[in-house]
Amino acid sequence: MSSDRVLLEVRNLTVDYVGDTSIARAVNGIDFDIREGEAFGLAGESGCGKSTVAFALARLTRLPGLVSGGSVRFQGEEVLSFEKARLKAYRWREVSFVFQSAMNALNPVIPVSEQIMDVIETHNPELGEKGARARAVEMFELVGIPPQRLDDFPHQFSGGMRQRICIAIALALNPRLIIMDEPTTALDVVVQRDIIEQIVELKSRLGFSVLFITHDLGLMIEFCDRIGVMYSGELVEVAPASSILTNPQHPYTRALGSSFPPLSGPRQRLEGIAGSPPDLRALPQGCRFSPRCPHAMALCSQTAPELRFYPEHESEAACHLLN
Ligand SMILES: Nc1ncnc2c1ncn2[C@@H]1O[C@H](COP(=O)(O)OP(=O)(O)OP(=O)(O)O)[C@@H](O)[C@H]1O
Repeated sequence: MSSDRVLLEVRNLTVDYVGDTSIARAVNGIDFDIREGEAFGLAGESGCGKSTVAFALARLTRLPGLVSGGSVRFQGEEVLSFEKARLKAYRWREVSFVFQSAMNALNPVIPVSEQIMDVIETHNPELGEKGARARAVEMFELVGIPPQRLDDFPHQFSGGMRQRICIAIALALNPRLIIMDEPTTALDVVVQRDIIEQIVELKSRLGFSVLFITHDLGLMIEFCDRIGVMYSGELVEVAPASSILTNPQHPYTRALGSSFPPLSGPRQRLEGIAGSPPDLRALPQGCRFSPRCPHAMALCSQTAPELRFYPEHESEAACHLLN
Protein backbone atom coordinates (compact mmCIF):
# COMPACT_ATOMS: atom_id res chain seq x y z
CA MET A 1 0.00 0.00 0.00
CA SER A 2 1.30 3.46 -0.80
CA SER A 3 1.06 6.30 1.72
CA ASP A 4 0.45 9.99 1.01
CA ARG A 5 4.03 10.84 1.91
CA VAL A 6 6.07 11.92 -1.10
CA LEU A 7 9.37 10.09 -1.57
CA LEU A 8 10.51 11.65 -4.83
CA GLU A 9 9.35 15.01 -6.13
CA VAL A 10 10.09 15.86 -9.76
CA ARG A 11 9.52 19.43 -10.86
CA ASN A 12 10.01 20.99 -14.28
CA LEU A 13 12.57 18.32 -15.19
CA THR A 14 14.13 19.07 -18.55
CA VAL A 15 16.61 16.85 -20.38
CA ASP A 16 18.29 17.65 -23.71
CA TYR A 17 20.37 15.61 -26.14
CA VAL A 18 22.96 17.96 -27.52
CA GLY A 19 24.06 17.40 -31.13
CA ASP A 20 26.69 19.21 -33.21
CA THR A 21 24.14 21.45 -34.85
CA SER A 22 20.96 21.07 -32.83
CA ILE A 23 19.50 20.28 -29.43
CA ALA A 24 16.69 17.75 -28.98
CA ARG A 25 14.64 18.41 -25.83
CA ALA A 26 13.69 14.80 -24.96
CA VAL A 27 12.01 15.72 -21.66
CA ASN A 28 10.28 19.08 -21.52
CA GLY A 29 9.62 20.31 -17.99
CA ILE A 30 7.72 17.43 -16.41
CA ASP A 31 6.24 17.31 -12.89
CA PHE A 32 5.25 14.25 -10.89
CA ASP A 33 5.64 12.67 -7.44
CA ILE A 34 6.34 9.12 -6.37
CA ARG A 35 4.87 8.39 -2.94
CA GLU A 36 6.26 6.13 -0.22
CA GLY A 37 5.45 2.51 -1.05
CA GLU A 38 3.90 3.42 -4.39
CA ALA A 39 4.43 1.74 -7.76
CA PHE A 40 4.36 4.53 -10.35
CA GLY A 41 4.34 3.60 -14.03
CA LEU A 42 5.53 5.62 -17.02
CA ALA A 43 3.71 4.74 -20.23
CA GLY A 44 3.87 6.04 -23.80
CA GLU A 45 5.06 5.16 -27.28
CA SER A 46 8.66 4.32 -27.98
CA GLY A 47 10.86 7.43 -27.94
CA CYS A 48 8.56 9.57 -25.75
CA GLY A 49 11.28 9.97 -23.10
CA LYS A 50 10.55 7.34 -20.42
CA SER A 51 14.11 6.00 -20.14
CA THR A 52 15.53 9.52 -20.32
CA VAL A 53 13.44 10.39 -17.23
CA ALA A 54 14.52 7.21 -15.42
CA PHE A 55 18.21 7.94 -16.05
CA ALA A 56 17.84 11.56 -14.93
CA LEU A 57 16.20 10.53 -11.63
CA ALA A 58 19.15 8.26 -10.85
CA ARG A 59 21.63 10.96 -12.00
CA LEU A 60 22.84 8.55 -14.69
CA THR A 61 22.39 10.92 -17.65
CA ARG A 62 25.50 10.84 -19.84
CA LEU A 63 26.57 13.05 -22.75
CA PRO A 64 25.15 13.84 -25.27
CA GLY A 65 22.32 13.87 -22.69
CA LEU A 66 22.20 16.80 -20.29
CA VAL A 67 19.76 17.58 -17.47
CA SER A 68 19.27 21.21 -18.33
CA GLY A 69 16.72 22.25 -15.75
CA GLY A 70 14.31 21.47 -12.97
CA SER A 71 14.49 19.73 -9.66
CA VAL A 72 14.46 16.15 -8.33
CA ARG A 73 13.96 16.01 -4.58
CA PHE A 74 14.41 12.74 -2.72
CA GLN A 75 12.98 12.91 0.82
CA GLY A 76 13.33 16.68 0.48
CA GLU A 77 16.99 16.70 -0.64
CA GLU A 78 17.94 18.05 -4.07
CA VAL A 79 19.40 15.13 -6.01
CA LEU A 80 20.61 17.27 -8.91
CA SER A 81 23.09 19.03 -6.64
CA PHE A 82 24.46 15.95 -4.81
CA GLU A 83 28.25 15.80 -4.53
CA LYS A 84 30.16 12.63 -5.43
CA ALA A 85 30.00 10.81 -2.07
CA ARG A 86 26.35 11.67 -1.46
CA LEU A 87 25.54 10.57 -5.00
CA LYS A 88 27.19 7.19 -4.51
CA ALA A 89 25.07 6.52 -1.41
CA TYR A 90 21.94 7.77 -3.19
CA ARG A 91 22.49 5.47 -6.17
CA TRP A 92 22.67 2.27 -4.22
CA ARG A 93 21.30 2.73 -0.75
CA GLU A 94 18.35 4.89 -1.65
CA VAL A 95 17.66 4.25 -5.30
CA SER A 96 18.58 1.26 -7.41
CA PHE A 97 18.05 0.33 -11.00
CA VAL A 98 16.99 -2.87 -12.83
CA PHE A 99 17.26 -2.68 -16.64
CA GLN A 100 16.07 -5.01 -19.37
CA SER A 101 19.64 -6.00 -20.05
CA ALA A 102 20.66 -6.09 -16.38
CA MET A 103 21.05 -9.87 -16.50
CA ASN A 104 23.72 -9.44 -19.18
CA ALA A 105 25.58 -7.00 -16.96
CA LEU A 106 26.59 -9.82 -14.60
CA ASN A 107 30.27 -10.58 -15.10
CA PRO A 108 30.41 -14.06 -16.73
CA VAL A 109 33.76 -15.06 -15.20
CA ILE A 110 32.99 -14.19 -11.58
CA PRO A 111 30.72 -16.33 -9.34
CA VAL A 112 27.44 -14.60 -8.54
CA SER A 113 28.22 -14.68 -4.79
CA GLU A 114 31.20 -12.37 -5.30
CA GLN A 115 29.17 -9.97 -7.38
CA ILE A 116 26.45 -9.58 -4.75
CA MET A 117 28.90 -9.52 -1.84
CA ASP A 118 30.95 -6.85 -3.59
CA VAL A 119 27.97 -4.47 -3.63
CA ILE A 120 27.10 -5.28 -0.01
CA GLU A 121 30.66 -4.92 1.32
CA THR A 122 31.42 -1.72 -0.59
CA HIS A 123 28.48 0.02 1.04
CA ASN A 124 28.60 -1.77 4.42
CA PRO A 125 32.29 -2.41 5.16
CA GLU A 126 31.40 -3.03 8.81
CA LEU A 127 29.65 -6.31 7.82
CA GLY A 128 32.90 -7.95 6.69
CA GLU A 129 32.97 -10.96 4.36
CA LYS A 130 30.94 -13.21 6.64
CA GLY A 131 28.21 -10.65 7.18
CA ALA A 132 28.09 -9.85 3.46
CA ARG A 133 27.73 -13.54 2.62
CA ALA A 134 24.91 -13.94 5.13
CA ARG A 135 23.14 -10.98 3.53
CA ALA A 136 23.70 -12.48 0.04
CA VAL A 137 22.12 -15.77 1.21
CA GLU A 138 19.18 -13.81 2.58
CA MET A 139 18.75 -11.97 -0.75
CA PHE A 140 18.83 -15.23 -2.72
CA GLU A 141 16.11 -16.62 -0.49
CA LEU A 142 14.12 -13.42 -0.90
CA VAL A 143 14.01 -13.72 -4.71
CA GLY A 144 13.37 -17.47 -4.58
CA ILE A 145 16.73 -18.93 -5.65
CA PRO A 146 18.23 -21.74 -3.53
CA PRO A 147 21.20 -20.21 -1.65
CA GLN A 148 23.23 -23.38 -2.39
CA ARG A 149 23.60 -21.92 -5.89
CA LEU A 150 25.25 -18.72 -4.64
CA ASP A 151 28.72 -19.71 -5.90
CA ASP A 152 27.55 -20.66 -9.41
CA PHE A 153 28.57 -18.61 -12.43
CA PRO A 154 25.98 -16.51 -14.34
CA HIS A 155 25.81 -18.93 -17.32
CA GLN A 156 24.65 -21.70 -14.98
CA PHE A 157 21.37 -19.84 -14.42
CA SER A 158 18.40 -19.36 -16.78
CA GLY A 159 17.58 -15.84 -18.06
CA GLY A 160 14.76 -15.52 -15.52
CA MET A 161 17.03 -16.55 -12.66
CA ARG A 162 19.75 -14.13 -13.79
CA GLN A 163 17.18 -11.33 -13.79
CA ARG A 164 16.10 -12.38 -10.27
CA ILE A 165 19.76 -12.19 -9.21
CA CYS A 166 19.89 -8.62 -10.55
CA ILE A 167 16.76 -7.83 -8.54
CA ALA A 168 18.47 -9.39 -5.48
CA ILE A 169 21.49 -7.13 -6.07
CA ALA A 170 19.20 -4.10 -6.51
CA LEU A 171 17.45 -4.91 -3.21
CA ALA A 172 20.56 -5.86 -1.25
CA LEU A 173 21.03 -2.45 0.32
CA ASN A 174 17.35 -2.06 1.12
CA PRO A 175 16.72 0.98 -1.13
CA ARG A 176 13.59 3.12 -0.84
CA LEU A 177 13.06 3.33 -4.61
CA ILE A 178 13.67 0.79 -7.36
CA ILE A 179 13.66 2.04 -10.94
CA MET A 180 12.69 -0.78 -13.28
CA ASP A 181 13.05 -0.03 -17.00
CA GLU A 182 11.61 -2.95 -19.01
CA PRO A 183 12.90 -5.32 -16.30
CA THR A 184 11.33 -8.46 -17.73
CA THR A 185 10.93 -7.70 -21.45
CA ALA A 186 13.63 -10.14 -22.57
CA LEU A 187 11.95 -13.02 -20.73
CA ASP A 188 9.07 -15.26 -21.70
CA VAL A 189 5.59 -14.25 -20.57
CA VAL A 190 5.22 -16.80 -17.77
CA VAL A 191 8.60 -15.91 -16.24
CA GLN A 192 7.80 -12.18 -16.62
CA ARG A 193 4.59 -12.49 -14.65
CA ASP A 194 6.27 -14.67 -12.05
CA ILE A 195 8.99 -12.09 -11.45
CA ILE A 196 6.57 -9.17 -11.36
CA GLU A 197 4.36 -11.00 -8.86
CA GLN A 198 7.40 -11.57 -6.72
CA ILE A 199 8.37 -7.89 -6.86
CA VAL A 200 4.80 -6.95 -5.83
CA GLU A 201 5.09 -9.31 -2.87
CA LEU A 202 8.52 -7.93 -1.89
CA LYS A 203 7.26 -4.38 -2.25
CA SER A 204 4.41 -4.97 0.18
CA ARG A 205 6.77 -6.75 2.59
CA LEU A 206 9.67 -4.27 2.43
CA GLY A 207 7.74 -1.08 1.64
CA PHE A 208 9.95 0.33 -1.15
CA SER A 209 8.56 2.42 -4.02
CA VAL A 210 8.90 1.50 -7.69
CA LEU A 211 9.18 3.48 -10.90
CA PHE A 212 8.07 0.98 -13.54
CA ILE A 213 8.58 1.36 -17.27
CA THR A 214 7.21 -1.23 -19.67
CA HIS A 215 5.54 -1.47 -23.07
CA ASP A 216 3.13 -3.98 -21.57
CA LEU A 217 0.28 -1.70 -20.52
CA GLY A 218 -1.68 -4.64 -19.04
CA LEU A 219 1.19 -5.59 -16.77
CA MET A 220 1.65 -1.94 -15.80
CA ILE A 221 -2.02 -1.50 -14.89
CA GLU A 222 -1.96 -4.65 -12.79
CA PHE A 223 1.24 -3.76 -11.00
CA CYS A 224 1.09 0.04 -10.55
CA ASP A 225 -0.88 2.33 -8.26
CA ARG A 226 -0.66 5.34 -10.58
CA ILE A 227 0.45 5.80 -14.16
CA GLY A 228 1.92 8.82 -15.94
CA VAL A 229 1.38 8.90 -19.69
CA MET A 230 4.12 10.62 -21.67
CA TYR A 231 3.88 12.04 -25.17
CA SER A 232 6.82 13.62 -26.94
CA GLY A 233 8.75 14.42 -23.76
CA GLU A 234 5.78 15.70 -21.75
CA LEU A 235 3.33 14.19 -19.28
CA VAL A 236 -0.16 14.41 -20.73
CA GLU A 237 -1.98 12.51 -17.94
CA VAL A 238 -1.27 11.14 -14.47
CA ALA A 239 -4.05 8.96 -13.08
CA PRO A 240 -4.79 5.97 -10.85
CA ALA A 241 -3.96 2.74 -12.70
CA SER A 242 -7.44 1.45 -11.88
CA SER A 243 -9.16 4.14 -13.96
CA ILE A 244 -6.62 5.16 -16.58
CA LEU A 245 -8.16 3.00 -19.31
CA THR A 246 -11.76 2.97 -18.12
CA ASN A 247 -11.94 6.74 -17.61
CA PRO A 248 -9.10 8.33 -19.62
CA GLN A 249 -9.15 12.14 -19.70
CA HIS A 250 -6.61 12.87 -22.43
CA PRO A 251 -7.32 11.86 -26.07
CA TYR A 252 -3.83 10.35 -26.27
CA THR A 253 -4.45 8.12 -23.25
CA ARG A 254 -7.73 7.05 -24.87
CA ALA A 255 -5.91 6.27 -28.12
CA LEU A 256 -3.19 4.37 -26.25
CA GLY A 257 -5.89 2.35 -24.49
CA SER A 258 -7.72 1.51 -27.70
CA SER A 259 -4.51 0.34 -29.36
CA PHE A 260 -4.16 -2.15 -26.55
CA PRO A 261 -6.05 -5.48 -26.59
CA PRO A 262 -8.67 -5.79 -23.80
CA LEU A 263 -7.89 -8.32 -21.09
CA SER A 264 -11.42 -9.71 -21.15
CA GLY A 265 -14.71 -9.36 -23.03
CA PRO A 266 -15.36 -9.65 -26.75
CA ARG A 267 -12.55 -9.16 -29.22
CA GLN A 268 -12.37 -5.64 -30.63
CA ARG A 269 -10.59 -4.19 -33.62
CA LEU A 270 -7.49 -2.32 -32.51
CA GLU A 271 -7.85 1.29 -33.56
CA GLY A 272 -4.20 2.15 -33.15
CA ILE A 273 -3.04 5.73 -33.30
CA ALA A 274 -2.79 7.29 -36.75
CA GLY A 275 0.39 9.19 -37.55
CA SER A 276 3.58 9.21 -35.55
CA PRO A 277 5.02 11.33 -32.74
CA PRO A 278 6.67 14.58 -33.85
CA ASP A 279 10.37 14.99 -34.50
CA LEU A 280 11.84 16.65 -31.41
CA ARG A 281 13.73 19.03 -33.68
CA ALA A 282 10.58 20.21 -35.50
CA LEU A 283 7.81 20.31 -32.91
CA PRO A 284 4.31 21.51 -33.74
CA GLN A 285 3.10 24.70 -32.07
CA GLY A 286 0.66 24.39 -29.18
CA CYS A 287 -0.25 20.88 -28.00
CA ARG A 288 2.24 18.35 -29.34
CA PHE A 289 -0.49 15.77 -29.84
CA SER A 290 -2.80 18.14 -31.77
CA PRO A 291 -1.71 17.03 -35.30
CA ARG A 292 -2.83 13.46 -34.42
CA CYS A 293 -5.76 14.35 -32.18
CA PRO A 294 -9.24 13.64 -33.58
CA HIS A 295 -10.72 16.35 -31.32
CA ALA A 296 -8.20 19.16 -31.92
CA MET A 297 -9.62 22.71 -31.87
CA ALA A 298 -8.05 25.93 -33.18
CA LEU A 299 -6.65 26.71 -29.70
CA CYS A 300 -4.78 23.38 -29.60
CA SER A 301 -2.40 24.32 -32.40
CA GLN A 302 -1.73 27.72 -30.80
CA THR A 303 -1.21 27.22 -27.07
CA ALA A 304 0.27 24.27 -25.17
CA PRO A 305 -2.12 23.09 -22.42
CA GLU A 306 -0.77 22.72 -18.87
CA LEU A 307 -1.09 19.63 -16.70
CA ARG A 308 -3.99 20.37 -14.31
CA PHE A 309 -5.54 18.38 -11.49
CA TYR A 310 -9.17 17.30 -11.92
CA PRO A 311 -10.31 16.20 -8.44
CA GLU A 312 -13.51 14.58 -9.73
CA HIS A 313 -11.36 12.07 -11.64
CA GLU A 314 -8.42 12.04 -9.18
CA SER A 315 -6.26 12.64 -12.23
CA GLU A 316 -4.09 15.28 -13.83
CA ALA A 317 -4.31 15.95 -17.54
CA ALA A 318 -3.01 18.49 -20.03
CA CYS A 319 -5.78 19.09 -22.57
CA HIS A 320 -7.80 22.16 -23.64
CA LEU A 321 -10.89 20.01 -24.16
CA LEU A 322 -11.18 19.56 -20.40
CA ASN A 323 -11.40 23.29 -19.62
N1 LIG B 1 21.99 9.28 -26.80
C1 LIG B 1 21.01 9.94 -27.44
N2 LIG B 1 21.32 10.89 -28.35
C2 LIG B 1 20.35 11.59 -28.98
N3 LIG B 1 19.04 11.40 -28.79
C3 LIG B 1 18.67 10.46 -27.91
C4 LIG B 1 19.64 9.67 -27.19
N4 LIG B 1 18.98 8.81 -26.39
C5 LIG B 1 17.66 9.04 -26.60
N5 LIG B 1 17.48 10.03 -27.51
C6 LIG B 1 16.19 10.58 -27.99
O1 LIG B 1 15.44 11.00 -26.88
C7 LIG B 1 14.06 10.67 -27.04
C8 LIG B 1 13.58 9.87 -25.85
O2 LIG B 1 14.23 8.58 -25.84
P1 LIG B 1 13.98 7.52 -24.68
O3 LIG B 1 14.89 6.38 -24.91
O4 LIG B 1 14.03 8.22 -23.36
O5 LIG B 1 12.47 7.10 -24.97
P2 LIG B 1 11.63 5.87 -24.38
O6 LIG B 1 10.24 6.38 -24.20
O7 LIG B 1 12.31 5.29 -23.20
O8 LIG B 1 11.68 4.87 -25.60
P3 LIG B 1 11.66 3.25 -25.60
O9 LIG B 1 10.31 2.89 -25.09
O10 LIG B 1 11.86 2.90 -27.03
O11 LIG B 1 12.78 2.81 -24.71
C9 LIG B 1 13.95 9.94 -28.39
O12 LIG B 1 13.54 10.86 -29.37
C10 LIG B 1 15.36 9.48 -28.65
O13 LIG B 1 15.60 9.44 -30.04
